Amino acid sequence: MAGSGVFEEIIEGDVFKYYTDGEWKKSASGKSVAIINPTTRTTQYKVQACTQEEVNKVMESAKIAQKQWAKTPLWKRAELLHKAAAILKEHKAPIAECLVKEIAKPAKDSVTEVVRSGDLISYCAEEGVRILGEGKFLVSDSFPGNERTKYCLTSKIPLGVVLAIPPFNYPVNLAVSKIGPALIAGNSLVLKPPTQGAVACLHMVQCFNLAGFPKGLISCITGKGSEIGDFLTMHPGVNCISFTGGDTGISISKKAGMVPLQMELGGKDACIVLEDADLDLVAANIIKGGFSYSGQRCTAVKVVLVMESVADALVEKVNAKVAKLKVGPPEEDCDITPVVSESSANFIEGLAKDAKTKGATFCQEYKREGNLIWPLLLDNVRPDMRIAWEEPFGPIVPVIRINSIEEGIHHCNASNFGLQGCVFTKDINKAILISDAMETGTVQINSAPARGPDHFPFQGLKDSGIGSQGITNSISMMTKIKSTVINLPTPSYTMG
Ligand SMILES: NC(=O)C1=CN([C@@H]2O[C@H](COP(=O)(O)OP(=O)(O)OC[C@H]3O[C@@H](n4cnc5c(N)ncnc54)[C@H](OP(=O)(O)O)[C@@H]3O)[C@@H](O)[C@H]2O)C=CC1
Ligand SMILES: O=C(O)[C@H](O)COP(=O)(O)O
Repeated sequence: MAGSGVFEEIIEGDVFKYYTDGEWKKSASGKSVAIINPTTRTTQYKVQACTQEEVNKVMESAKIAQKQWAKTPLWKRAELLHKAAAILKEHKAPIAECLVKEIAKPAKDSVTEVVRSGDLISYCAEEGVRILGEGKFLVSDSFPGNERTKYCLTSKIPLGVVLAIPPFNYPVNLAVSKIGPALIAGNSLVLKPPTQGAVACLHMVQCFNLAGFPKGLISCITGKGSEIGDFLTMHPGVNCISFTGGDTGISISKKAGMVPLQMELGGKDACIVLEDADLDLVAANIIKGGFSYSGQRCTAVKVVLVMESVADALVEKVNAKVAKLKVGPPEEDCDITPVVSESSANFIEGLAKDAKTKGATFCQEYKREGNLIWPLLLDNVRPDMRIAWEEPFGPIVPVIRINSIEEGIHHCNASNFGLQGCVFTKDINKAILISDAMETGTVQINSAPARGPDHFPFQGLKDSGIGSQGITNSISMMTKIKSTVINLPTPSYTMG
């Protein structure tokens, strides 16, 4: 159960503590932030509202701890990460329980998120040992005008203190996708979890604590992003920011100082369906891609662009599958569960109403109870409707009928987002041409968009992000190149 057993020390009374200097503490603010259960719409948990003073102290400790950590042998860092991964997986049940209660993630998917996160941490340890154990050796005579008098040795060094800010929808997985790479590369890490999902994150941090990482190396500061976010992201002690979330990321990138940024932001992933596509496969992928976790995935299918000649048949197949989706509470492992907050549900409803007014075809009756919105396929959506462009982050999938491939590509590229997209066709040559033409970080051929497996590169173009994630890319992003040049008095050439 959450907050019990090995997690007992992370809570006092009914408020979860924050983590700093290897200890669980209460904030001097004396204030807490409520976490609302999306299903019951009542307070489920409370976390500390940390102060600026406490942020300052965390940054100081992180800086000191990092200096020692950078001198810890790579194999030892990897060993500790493997240990944390094992502890996390061992305690998957209470952590998954938090995900169910805080973000209404279906029970089975919640367990999957925790297990996937443990695997991600272990993979970081293994990949780090491989890529950080290697450097480069360059010689000067390959550049015009130079003799072989300079030997250059390069290696990857840590950046310092990494600030990690994940979003609510994968709070554990998107936190460890930053923590794992940062730590294996020799950085310290300050985590600011999303408010909805904070308690799952605190449990995950306790797993790192139990693994025995040095004091101050990992900290977890809780509080509302709108209250402490700016102070954290503009803090002079931060040497790198890894953020996943919505438009907040755009404003952070404007305010942050001269530090490397990794930004994984929103998306409007298009699904282009050609006339020769296997429509059963497409329908299955629209269901999985558009409705899993009630559409609250950055990689969800957020607009279907289907050739008019096959549109009726596709819509019929998707509707048949929508009818089978189980709607209800996450505890019962329903397919469609309440969306994260009332304001999110209101936003989704606004998009549906706008589409209704402008003449979209509602394939199902619009239905909402509290934060629970029934799955909805909107046919005959046109570009003047908000749903054609905006990210609902809810269980609503718009269908736009197109008359040419070019029309589909044009709609996809006219978006200010460019995260992922997908194309369905049996003609691989056409698929490649379309993939090349789509202005998105990734294109999936004959499958719905997805971030995983977690070692794949993952990046967004335009407003969808800066830089690339995925384990290898994140490790590289959280390091700098350092060179040492050996200058010889006379040229020297290695003989066999
Ligand atoms: N491209 C990708 O990889 C992914 C993108 N997303 C995107 O995330 C969005 C949904 O997630 P959501 O959590 O609502 O996103 P938000 O942008 O609202 O929040 C993300 C994180 O930022 C924090 N935050 C809020 N304000 C500030 C601030 N001023 N400074 C620093 N941090 C702040 C939040 O904390 P708090 O909760 O306390 O407000 C939270 O931890 C969608 O747009 C989705 O597409 C989601 C997953 C993956
Ligand atoms: O926020 C998201 O949507 C996740 O990063 C998606 O991960 P997945 O596509 O591998 O489920």
